[in-house]
Amino acid sequence: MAATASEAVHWFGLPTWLAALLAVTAVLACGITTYKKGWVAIRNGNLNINALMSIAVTGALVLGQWPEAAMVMVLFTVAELIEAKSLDRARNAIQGLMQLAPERATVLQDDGNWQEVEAKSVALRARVRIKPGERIALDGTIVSGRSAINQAPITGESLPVDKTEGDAVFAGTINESGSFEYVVTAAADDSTLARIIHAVEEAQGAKAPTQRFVDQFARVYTPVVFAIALAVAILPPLLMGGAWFDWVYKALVLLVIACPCALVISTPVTIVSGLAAAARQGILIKGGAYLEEGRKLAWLALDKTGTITHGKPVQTDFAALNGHGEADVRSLAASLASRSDHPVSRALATAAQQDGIALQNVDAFEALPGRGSKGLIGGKVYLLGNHRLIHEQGRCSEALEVRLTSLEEQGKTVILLTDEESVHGMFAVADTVKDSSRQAIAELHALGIKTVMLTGDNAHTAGAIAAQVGIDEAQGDMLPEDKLKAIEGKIEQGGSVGMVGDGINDAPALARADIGFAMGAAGTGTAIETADVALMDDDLRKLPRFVRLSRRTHALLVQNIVLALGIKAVFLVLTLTGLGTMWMAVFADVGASLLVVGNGLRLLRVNSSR
Ligand SMILES: Nc1ncnc2c1ncn2[C@@H]1O[C@H](COP(=O)(O)OP(=O)(O)OP(=O)(O)O)[C@@H](O)[C@H]1O
Ligand SMILES: [Zn+2]
Repeated sequence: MAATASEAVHWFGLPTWLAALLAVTAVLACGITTYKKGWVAIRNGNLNINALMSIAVTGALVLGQWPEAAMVMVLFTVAELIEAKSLDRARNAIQGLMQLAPERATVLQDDGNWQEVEAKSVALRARVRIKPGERIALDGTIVSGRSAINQAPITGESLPVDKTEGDAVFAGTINESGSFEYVVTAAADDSTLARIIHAVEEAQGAKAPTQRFVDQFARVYTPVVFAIALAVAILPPLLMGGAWFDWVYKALVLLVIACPCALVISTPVTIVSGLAAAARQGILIKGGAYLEEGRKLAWLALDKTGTITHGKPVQTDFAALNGHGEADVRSLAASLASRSDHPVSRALATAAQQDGIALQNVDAFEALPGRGSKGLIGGKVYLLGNHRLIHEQGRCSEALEVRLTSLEEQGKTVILLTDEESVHGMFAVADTVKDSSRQAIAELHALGIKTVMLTGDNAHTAGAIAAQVGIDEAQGDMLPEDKLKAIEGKIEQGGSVGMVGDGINDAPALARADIGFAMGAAGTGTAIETADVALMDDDLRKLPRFVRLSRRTHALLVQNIVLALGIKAVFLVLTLTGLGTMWMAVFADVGASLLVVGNGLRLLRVNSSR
């Protein structure tokens, strides 16, 4: 207000003292914090934006450029406000998710009544009832009823998922049609949704490489421009007899131009928007660095079981060998298998259960990673495991090898039961490929990213599954350390390498890769914490989406940097040729800031599924 008035007074030729008074009022009214910050910066020998502006405005006042001084300070303050607001807006895009979880839940009380209470006060193991159309307030496991649930707030996938007893439900998701009851498994502030938000907020706080570069650049650039401005103010009048007023004024305009506002704000706004946009699509990126890295991916390594396939194999073939009885072999194998969580073992155990096969007691059970398992049954040692295990035990034969190969070439996984004398039988299980995997691989290839499958399963099966989904390369028979070596090999070839996995046996490889992706993170809390990028469900199409988002983010970053520096360059030329005024310079600065901020926020509107 006072600044505009000062301008008007000047315009109408009213007394200068009035313009001066109004200008000083305006400068003090909005510029006091800028002056404070500027003073602290100068005292620390550090020329930041605030210091530049303080000097420029003071200079203008000293030169008697009252209205200009006032306008510069006012517009600068407005620009700062806009920047703070826009960054908040990008940050809040993720906070909005939290409001998706209702604040109240209908909980079963000790007296057998249902009562609506604060979600925050609900204890673990409490029983909650959900009506059709209601939003779920807390994480839990369904104990009765069934329904279709829209999990878009967590996974970014709005197609409803059918859930029934034993299935996990997440706070913030929407119950569509049925009603059910569930027991609470996490407190309100520890829900999957809360953890996602927390992770995104942490990621937003960490600086991405471009941001660090911009900060460094600004640190060098600002003093350099200051030195130039000083030279412009002093040298021409001293050496060439120029008018002091003109040159000092030019120098002040230069200082305003030097203000790297737009440049400094453009990067965080863009990155923060990108992170929020990803989170809304069920892709949790643990830092701007990974968002920037994604576009460089040259190779993507994928684990087979549970990543490319559904991870729920079923038993397809069985044969007793070496004269052992079928019923005996199945009972022994199922007894070992039912002790393990490995998908292959589970397939055997399930088939045995369906056929009503009795289990026997197993002692000294032991998992043999990458091989199978072992235990004592009736005082005898039995081993249940893959070809590698049988080979290492020296119990393989050529005839057996032929049978194994023929099953494996159909994409089946074979495990064998053996004791210390002979192989008792063989079992084949088959897993199915996810439709989304095939599509995801095709999209990745279209983006120029090569794919390799790394699996603990044998090479024939690996090859067969890889062919089904169109993966470029398949490597089988891998132990965890082999997966790690394979990743290192790809890294040596140059280019960025990503790894997608689910299991513990992938952890070293995931950690070594430039970007470690975890799948189905909604179900396993640790994946959210440990992965570089957590995909909230197990749809591999999130991978090409992530890459596209990363490329868009990068394009916007470059656009913004060029824009911010370009506008400055234009005004630099204008000033040096005597056409630029302080007015223009500060408008250019505010304008450029608005442009880059608007450009960065565009990411929030991106739907990169296309
Ligand atoms: N507990 C087990 N029960 C049965 N078979 C097993 C067990 N552990 C390992 N195997 C056998 O060893 C192979 C390698 O196991 P590993 O756990 O390393 O890989 P995976 O989980 O099958 O595959 P991926 O590496 O694709 O996730 C399996 O394919 C299976 O044949
Ligand atoms: Zn063999």
